[in-house]
Amino acid sequence: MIKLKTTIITGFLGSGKTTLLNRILSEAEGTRIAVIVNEYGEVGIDGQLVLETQDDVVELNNGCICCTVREDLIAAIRGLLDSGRPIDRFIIETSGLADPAPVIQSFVLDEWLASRLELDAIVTVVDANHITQHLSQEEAAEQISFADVLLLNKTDLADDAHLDAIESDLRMRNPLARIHRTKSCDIALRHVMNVNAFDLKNILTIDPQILQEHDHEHDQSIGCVAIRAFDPVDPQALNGWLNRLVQDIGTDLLRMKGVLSFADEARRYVFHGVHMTLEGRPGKIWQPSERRKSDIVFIGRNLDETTLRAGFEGCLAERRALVS
Ligand SMILES: Nc1nc2c(ncn2[C@@H]2O[C@H](COP(=O)(O)OP(=O)(O)OP(=O)(O)O)[C@@H](O)[C@H]2O)c(=O)[nH]1
Repeated sequence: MIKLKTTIITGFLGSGKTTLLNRILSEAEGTRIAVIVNEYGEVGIDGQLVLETQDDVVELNNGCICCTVREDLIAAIRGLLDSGRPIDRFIIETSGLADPAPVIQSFVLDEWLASRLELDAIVTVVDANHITQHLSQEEAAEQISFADVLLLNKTDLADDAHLDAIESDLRMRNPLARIHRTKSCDIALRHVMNVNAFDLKNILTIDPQILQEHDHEHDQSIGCVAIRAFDPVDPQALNGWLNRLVQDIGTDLLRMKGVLSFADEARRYVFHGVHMTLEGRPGKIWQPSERRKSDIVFIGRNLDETTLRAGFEGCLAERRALVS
């Protein structure tokens, strides 16, 4: 049986994994790619941000792919293969807090999986602007150690001297990976697809225990708050609130993202926050058959859910109208 190649895209929160995935999907014409997106948080935002060109996108939102959803991952792959739709290869985007080791383990130890899929490469996206902060998290360091390909991304946000310093550090942490510098993950497909770079021998050199089951622990102070609303959001109120939030708790706020419904707007509004950086743009058009909704997710340390919910509620257009 021919095994389908699988690329694992990993990298810390907000480094550019979905940006890379969308680039691959838009450029890999003629290749039927099944995508599995794992997100840390119960509201699937990444699934909404993946390009619509794909038929087969499965979201795993119940936890981190390295812990609770490992069985779900295998079930998702089974489901896709059993669907009867033609599939040429797989791409798995892990959550930004995933340790890739247990996922690699599944590919080696699960007989059914190993007989059908083979790992092509682990591609790790590194945020040049924030990697120094991220490296205090064990997961970020592991993601770099296990990479076959490292994309040193967001080169527009760091100067050459800083990029050189980061690259030397990456090289020390992972002497074997190929390193490419990118802006918005602008990389030729041949560097990230069909590179045949995964080699268990290398992985065992990095972590001789990798094939043994071991509990994986996350930093318990990092949590996730996901909020959904069906009332439209007031853009000005949202803008003010997000900017205040970044000022107040920016250092603890690792990531925020949202797909929002603004009153009287034909398109969704997509926004991303990575630490103190905020960015927004129009997204896909709302279809008449769709129920408009807004999803927003915060990932960070010691988040206060009640305050975040109250803050977001204050940005809903109708509630503001009632209050004022
Ligand atoms: N300035 C700059 N921004 C970038 C670059 N690459 C990606 N971004 C932005 O960084 C933010 C996060 O990008 P994503 O692709 O969603 O990152 P991610 O790793 O999928 O995020 P999570 O899945 O939440 O961990 C978005 O606002 C992107 O537009 C880059 O090279 N330069």
